[in-house]
Amino acid sequence: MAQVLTLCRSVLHWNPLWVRSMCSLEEQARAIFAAAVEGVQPDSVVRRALQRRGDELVVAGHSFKLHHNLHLVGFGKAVLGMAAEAERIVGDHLVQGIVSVPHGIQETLQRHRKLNMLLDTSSKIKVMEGAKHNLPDTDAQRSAESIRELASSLTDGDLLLVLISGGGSALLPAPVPPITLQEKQEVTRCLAAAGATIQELNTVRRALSLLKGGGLSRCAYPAQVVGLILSDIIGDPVDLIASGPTVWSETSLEEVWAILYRYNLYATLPLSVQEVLNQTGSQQRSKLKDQPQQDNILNAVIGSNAIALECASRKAQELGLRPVILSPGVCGNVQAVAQLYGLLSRFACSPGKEPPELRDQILKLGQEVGVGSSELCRTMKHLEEGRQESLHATCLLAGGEPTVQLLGKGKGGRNQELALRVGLELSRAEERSTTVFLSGGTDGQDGPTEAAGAVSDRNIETEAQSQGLDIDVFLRNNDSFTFFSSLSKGQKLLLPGLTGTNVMDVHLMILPPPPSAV
Ligand SMILES: Nc1ncnc2c1ncn2[C@@H]1O[C@H](COP(=O)(O)OP(=O)(O)OP(=O)(O)O)[C@@H](O)[C@H]1O
Ligand SMILES: O=C(O)[C@H](O)CO
Repeated sequence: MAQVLTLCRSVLHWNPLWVRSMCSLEEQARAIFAAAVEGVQPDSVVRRALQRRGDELVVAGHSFKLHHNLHLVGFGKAVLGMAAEAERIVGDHLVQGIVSVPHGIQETLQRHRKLNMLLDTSSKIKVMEGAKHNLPDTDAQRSAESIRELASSLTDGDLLLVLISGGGSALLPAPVPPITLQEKQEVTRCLAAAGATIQELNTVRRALSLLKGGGLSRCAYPAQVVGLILSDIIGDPVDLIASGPTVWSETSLEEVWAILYRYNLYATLPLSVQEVLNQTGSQQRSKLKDQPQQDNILNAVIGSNAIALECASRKAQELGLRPVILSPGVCGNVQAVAQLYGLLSRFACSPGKEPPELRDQILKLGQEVGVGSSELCRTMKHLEEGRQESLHATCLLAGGEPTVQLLGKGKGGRNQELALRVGLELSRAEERSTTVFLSGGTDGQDGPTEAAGAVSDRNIETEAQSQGLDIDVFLRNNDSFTFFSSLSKGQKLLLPGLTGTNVMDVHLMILPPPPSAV
């Protein structure tokens, strides 16, 4: 596969049409996914965000004077690579740094030979590992305490660079006393198990933490704070990504209580949590209101799903496809998302005019999965134009984070389940399309599996049947990884390994023109 792609790349310069005929649609889909991930690698996003002009650092159009006054902290799954690149750019002015990163990440990155994501042996940045299984633990609490001490020691004229990525909430636990780590962990665990969204979860986390909800930048005051954020939440809400430690947010206690009521946690809430919410919380908030809030803070989203989709789009164009970005905000049930992609493929593959009811069905389903009518109308227009094209296939790109309702006990992930469901939609459609679909997690890990996702097309059902695999049985048991591992010896699995970044999932569908147009 790698050899085929290298060959494709080497001939790309002089004959894209020839390349298209040499690379299968599946190979193109895999290459486009790889480009999406490459575009949001921690080092490349930091390189794009930090410009160095002599002793000046420019971030998002703002300029900061460097005079050996730079301090760095970070927390999240991707911040080790971000820190390594930041140190390469501004290391000569760096005084000290601490990053809180997942347990075992250094060893894993070493094993995967991702050396550019590791710090130099002479680094001024201390790496602290913790939060096993993405849960806050005493190691992560120690890291949070060290980060708090560093931030609190800063003075006017200092500059604090804060690197933030997904997983940051668990890596920066600092419960407001008298809440203990165990109590806070339990509240978070119960909320997550009851199906609370990440927005709800982090709204509660912010109210129970000394550092979240702008707490870290308050500790650093009066130093200048610059937050560089790699987003893993739909819509890139800076106050919620890693629970917004650099984003002043006035927590609404009513909202927090409403969430706790909604998930029936009110009755079992530890006394300490009630105390913080009832008294300490409001006292703290009125005290903090007196402090200058935002003048010394700059937050910039430097990597996101939308950026990954743009990189994918450029790659698709390079490969001679017609890219169209549907949306970076696909959410909702994976079943509805699969139906939407099935309908969009039907739309693209209808020779001549599409069936009259199809547009309405697409618009209705779009609402269920977070895709607006204007995004869908724009996409359908593009697909309609694609129907007249005889040479170029269309590449539809989308991203986000759909959900799976876990009813079975199998092994799988939302990307593999989505790929399987879309394959089934294509298999069972009347139109005999040659559409290829791919879904992958940009972090390289889909649920608790070794795969990032999978690729599918309309042949999946007949192939499965010929190999004695019943797709419906696997789906009922949420067993998509076992299915794809068994199907054709795992050839349809997407196995990039740990990527070191995370901007949610990327979906892509390559739609060749309908037969009548060719
Ligand atoms: N057997 C399964 N089949 C389908 N989906 C599953 C299965 N087991 C877990 N999942 C889904 O996998 C997701 C958790 O996986 P993962 O660790 O990749 O989450 P994530 O949201 O990407 O985490 P992060 O944002 O920290 O990277 C959940 O949405 C869960 O419903
Ligand atoms: O750390 C977190 O809170 C999640 O990854 C969302 O950003």
